[in-house]
Amino acid sequence: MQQNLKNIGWKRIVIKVGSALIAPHRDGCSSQYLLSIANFIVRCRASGIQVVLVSSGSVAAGAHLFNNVDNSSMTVKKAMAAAGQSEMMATWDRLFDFNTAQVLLTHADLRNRDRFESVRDTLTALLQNDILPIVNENDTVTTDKLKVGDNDNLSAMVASAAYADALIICSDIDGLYTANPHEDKSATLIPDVMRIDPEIYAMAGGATSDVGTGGMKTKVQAAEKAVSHGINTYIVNGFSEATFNTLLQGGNPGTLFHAIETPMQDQSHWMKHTTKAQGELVVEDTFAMQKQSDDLITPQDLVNVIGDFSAGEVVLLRKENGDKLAKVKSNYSSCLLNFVAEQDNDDLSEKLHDSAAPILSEQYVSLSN
Ligand SMILES: Nc1ncnc2c1ncn2[C@@H]1O[C@H](COP(=O)(O)OP(=O)(O)O)[C@@H](O)[C@H]1O
Ligand SMILES: N[C@@H](CCC(=O)OP(=O)(O)O)C(=O)O
Repeated sequence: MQQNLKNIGWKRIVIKVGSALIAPHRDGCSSQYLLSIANFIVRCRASGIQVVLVSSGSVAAGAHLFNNVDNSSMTVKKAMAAAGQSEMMATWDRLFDFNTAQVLLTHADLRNRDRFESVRDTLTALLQNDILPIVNENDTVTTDKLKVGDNDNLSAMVASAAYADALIICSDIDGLYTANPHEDKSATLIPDVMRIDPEIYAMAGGATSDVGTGGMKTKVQAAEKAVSHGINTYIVNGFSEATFNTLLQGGNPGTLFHAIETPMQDQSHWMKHTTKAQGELVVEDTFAMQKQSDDLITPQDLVNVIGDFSAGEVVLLRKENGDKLAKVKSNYSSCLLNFVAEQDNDDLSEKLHDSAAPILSEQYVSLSN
């Protein structure tokens, strides 16, 4: 049956496929579950819907090549990822008769605005030329400081970079349940989530399989990122062909997190949901942010500087009592700001203002209500 998929209202979608679907037995890649996903992608593209694929599975795919090794070692995992990535790409390639492109990213590529926009441009150019981008984290080169860490959050960052209309997270389970059904047999599926609040997070546990990373918790985090960019987000069971038939008919086969009605502006969204604060600027509990002023804070406001960061990096502005005020780009390094915070000199404020840029750039996103 041929449907007009344009009726679904999607122009561009991101599909994220979990490791359990690619290398279910940690014994190399299997196309067993990928066929129906590939068929879905083919049908979307044939209807004029642009698709970006975020594929996990490099570690799980490469694992069988390593014997008698410590599977928990990060170095071994990075080597598995390097070996498994080419097998994973080759497996997807066999399922398509159009071109694919490998896009490997780390968080460092996304938390810098110029690089984020460069990723956006590359994805757009690939899609305009009918090439299917296949994105994964570049596990082989990441460190704790550089990585996103899970492909759920990565797929949401990619979906916002791509200005997608929908994010479809294909997992090994039907969607978000009231509790992990592997641990609580009375758990029930939640079909619709209109608002992601602490109650939703409390239901979402970690991964319980050998191959998954993050479990439902990182999927809810991803959904929160995506819906605030105006992207409807589905968590669906990728093992079942019926899932994709339902999606093609405009239905919801799992859990649908509904996009918020008034999405955040793109730059503020990026600052809140894609950047990571590289340090903290601490101000007194009585501090009130002058949002309309050129100087969000003055040297006298600064009580403490935490962490090492360079000029131009994003930091968290917070009160001594822990209340978060804003995520904001610092015009100065932590080294210089530590010096500023230690000074007991009112003149410094004026000097800094007259001779250089304010401490914080005008690029910020408020975190206070
Ligand atoms: N509330 C919940 N509802 C559904 N699954 C949950 C829940 N809490 C934890 N999980 C776990 O999350 C797993 C899916 O995440 P994960 O293993 O990371 O898969 P993937 O490889 O698809 O990312 C489920 O198999 C289940 O064990
Ligand atoms: N980047 C890793 C996947 C990380 C990840 O989030 O895995 P999963 O929970 O299966 O989506 C890999 O390719 O093995």
